[in-house]
Amino acid sequence: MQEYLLEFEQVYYTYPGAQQSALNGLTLKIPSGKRCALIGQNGCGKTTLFLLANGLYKPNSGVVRWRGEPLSYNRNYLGNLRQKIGLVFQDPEQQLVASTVEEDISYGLCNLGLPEPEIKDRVEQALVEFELTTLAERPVHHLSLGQKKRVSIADVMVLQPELLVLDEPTAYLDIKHTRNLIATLKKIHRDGTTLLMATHDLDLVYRWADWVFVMDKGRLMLEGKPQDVFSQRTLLEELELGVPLIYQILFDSLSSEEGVVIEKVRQRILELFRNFS
Ligand SMILES: Nc1ncnc2c1ncn2[C@@H]1O[C@H](COP(=O)(O)OP(=O)(O)OP(=O)(O)O)[C@@H](O)[C@H]1O
Repeated sequence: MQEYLLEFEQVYYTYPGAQQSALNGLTLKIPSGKRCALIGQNGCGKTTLFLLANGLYKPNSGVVRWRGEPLSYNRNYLGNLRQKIGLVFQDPEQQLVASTVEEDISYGLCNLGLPEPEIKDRVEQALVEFELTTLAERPVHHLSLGQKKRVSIADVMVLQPELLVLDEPTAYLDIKHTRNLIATLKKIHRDGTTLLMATHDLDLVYRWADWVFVMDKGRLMLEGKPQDVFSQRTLLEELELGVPLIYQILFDSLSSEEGVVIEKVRQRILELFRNFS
């Protein structure tokens, strides 16, 4: 199996008319089969990275590779690529295209030209998975923001991409639907999909991700397992990102004067917390 699904190598991108680069020599590789989280301050380039990931934008310089091959930017290639890389936008309004929920979820499947019974099955499954069955015939513009968000995620998941990229997927969701979404993401990950999620929720990152990327000013600053990334507290404070609450509690309330024993207790609590949630 290819070690990396998607790779950015020395990628620069500046929006037309902008003074500064949004991506500034970004080198970042998404390992196949992982649940990756992308964190960084507002404006550090996360959404821009996503728009380059499925070829909506083209780098000014540098290269983006899918399964080791540089992206092409012709219509056929991009159409194909966008079936493999599913992108869920931060703002659901950008994503919804059809009049009813059911039609919206079937839209991408119809475009793929799949047989009618398969479309029906997949749509029904998605309606159940995202608790949208009772809303199936509702016009999308009559939905709440959280409901629209769930439809926009269902729209992409129904296409069964190899890499699912989610920009702030829990924004607008209440606790119940956030939990349901995380359970669904765990399930589709178990079924073989690689995930990349941008989020500002560091507690979620600690519990959910198995690989973390930290971006700042259009570049990758740090990457690794959540335990290793969040133990770099000084750097994360310098970047004004902070650390998950469990780290704050353990490191601020337990002094390390007792040395080895306290450190062992900390590590055990961190491990339990991650496995528990
Ligand atoms: N259409 C645009 N035209 C000009 N500049 C843009 C445009 N979109 C984004 N930018 C700029 O590019 C930089 C990166 O923005 P981007 O949206 O990628 O950040 P982000 O990390 O996703 O932020 P957030 O966490 O707020 O969603 C920012 O400085 C932003 O102001």
